Order: sequence, then C-alpha cells, then structure tokens
Amino acid sequence: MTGVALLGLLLATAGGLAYGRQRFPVAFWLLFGLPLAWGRFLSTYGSTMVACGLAVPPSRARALAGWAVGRREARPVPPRIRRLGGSLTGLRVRLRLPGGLEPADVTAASSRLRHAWGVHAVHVVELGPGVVELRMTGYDVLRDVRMPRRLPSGPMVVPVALRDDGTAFVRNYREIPHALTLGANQSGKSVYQRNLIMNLARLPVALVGIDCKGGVEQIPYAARLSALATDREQAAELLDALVGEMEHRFALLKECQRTALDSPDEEVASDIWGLPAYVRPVPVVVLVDEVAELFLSATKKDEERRDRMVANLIRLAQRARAVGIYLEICGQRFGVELGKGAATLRSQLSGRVVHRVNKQTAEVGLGDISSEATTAATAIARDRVGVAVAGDASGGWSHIRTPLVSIAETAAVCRAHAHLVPDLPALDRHRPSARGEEDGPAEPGPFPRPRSGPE
Ligand SMILES: Nc1ncnc2c1ncn2[C@@H]1O[C@H](COP(=O)(O)OP(=O)(O)OP(=O)(O)O)[C@@H](O)[C@H]1O
Repeated sequence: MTGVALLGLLLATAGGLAYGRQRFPVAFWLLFGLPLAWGRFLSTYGSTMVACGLAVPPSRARALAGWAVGRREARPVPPRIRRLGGSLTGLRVRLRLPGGLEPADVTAASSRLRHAWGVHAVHVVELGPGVVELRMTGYDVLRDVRMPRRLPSGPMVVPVALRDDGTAFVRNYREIPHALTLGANQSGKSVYQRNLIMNLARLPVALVGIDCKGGVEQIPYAARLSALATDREQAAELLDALVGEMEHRFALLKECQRTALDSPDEEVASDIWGLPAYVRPVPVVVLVDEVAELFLSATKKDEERRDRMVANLIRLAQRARAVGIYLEICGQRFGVELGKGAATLRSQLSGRVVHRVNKQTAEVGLGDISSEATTAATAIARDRVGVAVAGDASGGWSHIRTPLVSIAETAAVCRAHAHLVPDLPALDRHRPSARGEEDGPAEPGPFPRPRSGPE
C-alpha cells in the first residue's frame, strides 16, 4: 500500500515538473534548471572539455610541475574560466582559449557541450582575440518572447526582437544603415515592422511610410509619420522629395565642413553625427512595406515611374547614410524577377532579416551572408510564426523572434508620441494629415453586389 502511494507521489511529482517546465519555463529554470546546470557544469568542466576535444597538451613547464608532484601523466589543459554568471535564461561563461584553440573549435563542439551539460543550447560568441563567451540557454527562449530588462541604448539603437541566446536583437542604424526584411505570407513580417515602428516612435526621428497596398499596414500609425505614400504615384513623389532632402542635407554638411576647415579648433564632420546638435538634421527612417509593389509596371508610363522610383531608392541606399536617412525595406520576395535595379538595391541593404521563406528567397536574402543561415531560414517551421534568421554583412547570423504586439498597441504608442513628429518642410506635402489619413482608413463603402449571371 505504501509502495503504491509512493509510486503515485513520484508520478505526480514528475507530471507536475513536466507541466511546470512547459508552462512556466522561467520559473522552472530558476528553481531547478539553474542549480542543476551549475552543479553539472562545475563538476564536469575539465572532463567535458577534454572529451569534446577542447583541451590542449600542457606546456613543458606545466608537465614538469606535474611530474614534480608525482603525477605520471600530464593532463591536457582546458580553456581557463574567466567569468561565470547566471541569468533568467541561462548561464554565461567567459573563457580564455589556450594556444592551439580557436573560437571555431568551440563553435564546432557546441552541440556536444549542450548534451554534456543538459542545457537547451550553447551559443559561442567571440569577444576578442582568444576570448569567447558561452551563452547557454536553459529552455527555448523564443517560445514565449520576453525581452531582457536591460536593453542596449544609443542615438539610433532600436531593440526589435530576442535572439535565441537570450540577448536583444537591435537595429543599430549607425552601424547597419539599411536593411531588408523578407518572409512568406503570414510569416511575421508585419509584427516585425510593428516592433520597429513602436520603438522608433519613441525616439527623436522622422518616420516615413511607403505602403502601396493602400496603406493597410501603415495608416494606423499615421499620427507619428512625417510622410505616408499609399499608392505608386504618391510613392514616386515622396521618393523624389526624399532625394531632394538628401541633396539639401549634403549641401548643409559641405557648408559645415567648409566652416570647420576655416576654424582650426573645429573637427571636420564626415556625416551628420559629427555636426553640432543645433545644426544636425533629424534622422529619417523610411519604412517600405511590400517593395515588389514599387517594381510593378503595366504600361509605358508605369515603366518610367518605376525606373525613377528604383533609381531614387538606389541613390538613397548608396548615399543617404551619411546624412541620416535610413531604409527599412520589407517584402515577400526580392529576386531578379522584380527586374532592373533589384540586385543593385539589394546589395546596398546590409542588414537582413528573413522569416519563413522558400529556398529561392532564402538564397536571395542570405546567400551572400552564409550558407548555414540560408539553410536555417528554409528550416523555420510553419508553426513558428515570427521566428526569423537575422544576418549582417560580417557573416554573423542568429535566430530571432519579435514580441507579439498588436496594431492597437503600436498605434497607441504612435499617438502618444505624436508630439515627436519633427519639422521637415520638404515632406510637408506628404504628411498624412495633409492627405486626410491621420484618423485611419476611411469607412469602407458597401460591397458591390455580384452581377447576376445567366440562370
Ligand atoms: N513574433 C510573433 N510571435 C507570435 N505570433 C506571431 C509573431 N509574429 C506574427 N505572429 C502571428 O502570425 C500572424 C501573421 O503575422 P504577420 O501579419 O506579421 O505576417 P505577415 O508576414 O506580415 O503576413 P502577410 O504577408 O500576409 O501580411 C499574426 O497575426 C500573429 O498572430
């Protein structure tokens, strides 16, 4: 009888733990996972590193010292632990690699380390020459996204999503000025853009929207937009105005450089960030939703407009970084099928975020970054909406997922920060209020009745 009761208790405990692990991964990790993982890590560190091929033969001096204390065999030397830390998502261990090991060796062994220490994943980040950080996650942090409490900040730094190593994925416009976001239908592109808009809305920047699907994606955020184009005609005019603004800013930059050259104390600025705050123009982020719409052309007149828009986009992508105009381009695809100019424009967009896509689009988005990243993007499961592969020109990539935010939440943040819409006379004509779009889309009219066909 006692045995049956004990067995019942054991099964109930195991069931409770399994349920708790699924429902409350953070609490489970802190209560059970963290102490267990520490215990396992500290007690098996040396032997695990040797078993995973991450230890080197000892130096002659060390071997001699071992022999002097009566050790017959010289033990291999694992990387020295520099720093240990725990967090809400996992463990962090900083290692100094001994001569003969390189970060790629540790990366290659990450899957073996993960199994040895019983953690969800081990990510290896190179911090400097010979120093790596092991970021171990105790559970799948992308299942229920919670952004870290302490986020990186800076003049044009925007946290957008969570990386699979538990750190924040940020868009740093001064480091990576232009980016491309790709994804199939219902893969999470709009939620990604929403996170961007919501975080950019709080900064002193001008936001410009180009949404040629009638503005369905961007009209809700009109209160915070300095300009909005909802069809191709408006987009063409808006891009002309943006190129005009870029030229005007270059003229200002040159003027400031001339003054600086004349006065020996002044530093010569190479971009707007080197200018004193009182003359520095406000940064502009141009958000293009569904870029393929801009590349469409049905008639000869359309074709001219399309070529003008594409040429303007390429000009902005090639030169506008120095004057604080940044491009954030989004679409379902961006291959050669879009025609002339697509490949040139794409090559200028160094930030890449690719949601679930087919093999061809993954190649387009990540092929020039890394073949592993391309494979990872095609492997994103259909039920992992919002998960994407983020890569940059340095060849680094990681899985990311945005927090799920609604249109209403984003629109509320935009309304609350409407006072931050800067004064930009060049874009006045394109302001949503000038077009009567500030209050959201107009009421839809009645649906047309289907024409009755022959009985
Ligand atoms: N990060 C996320 N976390 C959880 N769910 C998400 C996330 N991103 C998107 N989703 C879910 O997927 C749905 C589709 O996302 P979204 O509208 O962003 O896709 P999309 O790629 O823009 O689609 P479309 O191309 O059809 O406009 C959302 O309504 C939301 O329920």
